[in-house]
Amino acid sequence: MLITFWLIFNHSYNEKSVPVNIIHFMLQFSTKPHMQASDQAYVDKVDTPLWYKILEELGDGTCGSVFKAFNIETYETVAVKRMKRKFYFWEECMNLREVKALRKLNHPNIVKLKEVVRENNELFFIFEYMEHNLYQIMKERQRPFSEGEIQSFMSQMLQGLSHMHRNGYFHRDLKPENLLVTKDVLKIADFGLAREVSSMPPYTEYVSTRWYRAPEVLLQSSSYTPAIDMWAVGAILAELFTSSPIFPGESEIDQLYKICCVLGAPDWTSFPEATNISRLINISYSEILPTNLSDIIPNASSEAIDLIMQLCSWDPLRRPTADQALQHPFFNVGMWVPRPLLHDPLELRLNNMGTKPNLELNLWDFDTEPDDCFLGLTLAVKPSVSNLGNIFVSSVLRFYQTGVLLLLMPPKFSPPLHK
Ligand SMILES: Nc1ncnc2c1ncn2[C@@H]1O[C@H](COP(=O)(O)OP(=O)(O)OP(=O)(O)O)[C@@H](O)[C@H]1O
Repeated sequence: MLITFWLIFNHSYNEKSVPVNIIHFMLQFSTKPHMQASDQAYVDKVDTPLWYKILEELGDGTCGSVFKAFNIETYETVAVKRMKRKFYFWEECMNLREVKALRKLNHPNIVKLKEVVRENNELFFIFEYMEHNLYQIMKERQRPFSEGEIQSFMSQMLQGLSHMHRNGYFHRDLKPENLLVTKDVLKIADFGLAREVSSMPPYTEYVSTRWYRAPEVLLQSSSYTPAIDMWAVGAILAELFTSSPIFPGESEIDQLYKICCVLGAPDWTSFPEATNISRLINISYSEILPTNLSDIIPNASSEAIDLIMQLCSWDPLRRPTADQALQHPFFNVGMWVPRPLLHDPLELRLNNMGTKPNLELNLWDFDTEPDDCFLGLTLAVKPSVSNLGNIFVSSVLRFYQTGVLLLLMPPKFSPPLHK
């Protein structure tokens, strides 16, 4: 069942690379719903050695580095994700959330995992290659997306998400970098934090990149739902119009504050658990009034504004599901002549360059499950405070300047380690 597989892994991208002998398994997505490492029936033998040539680094994330590569036999271009932690047993690999989720999820708007390879205790995922991610596209564009382009991206994202939720998974880390695009086709990627809906709470606090993190996660609710993905969809929809994040919090508490500045003070009865959270005790949101979203996003139709408002509801139960969102009148808007943006999008982009939040891992964020991709990481990944000072020039963010938030933070609460 094992085959010999060659990966030319050239760290410096020169021509003197030495082939590395790799053991690999071909995943069979369509035939059986559940593949077990011990179940040999799900593992295919391939007699011809395969060769991959690594071309360039595409991204360096928390869990792994991603490289563009091509199969020198078939000339197929692929993306190879090399995981940062070591994997000493094949069973560990098969239990990874990313593998478990992607094996089940076969959909045109979800990136395809082609193979999983383990060699010298290193783990490689071979994905179909996608040319861009949405963050790069927004950063490089000279003008905002048209409403038609945004409808297309949104519709594809929601179809992928609907498939995922129907199959019992939620993503938990939706953000523009995890939405990959080739020739107007959008696919959802990075299932490292994906979670089975049926899995039992309590879930860990650490979920998703801060700017796209739902309030119930920020408020440390112990049982959240696929609605956290719908919040992220709302934040991404707003960002597609402005090319600038709508809730660019500098810390968790600032994240809540920025959400309050747009949505107004929350109805705390939606989050009874929040009243018990020590770090909210000294914060008064009562004077924060909601902002008219059309003022922040003048180039969006009223239907788009309505959909953003619904998706970014404080109360998770009020957010539409992916299927419901697909039925929203936003997708029937024809030619929409937008009001001009208050600021030049190029200016917004320049002011936001390099301000993407790092993934924020705290010691107490580590899950109890051994398959968490970040188990092997240490405190070294704790991010520095991002340079968000400049961001306030944008039309989105000027609303945050009138702070009524009392940042009388108690000393940081340090819960015990899970492990
Ligand atoms: N299939 C692919 N094709 C092209 N580029 C990809 C592909 N998969 C990932 N990338 C690029 O690599 C980057 C990092 O990938 P990924 O998000 O899977 O890694 P990660 O370690 O889980 O990252 P994160 O820290 O965001 O969780 C992506 O933002 C994307 O730009």
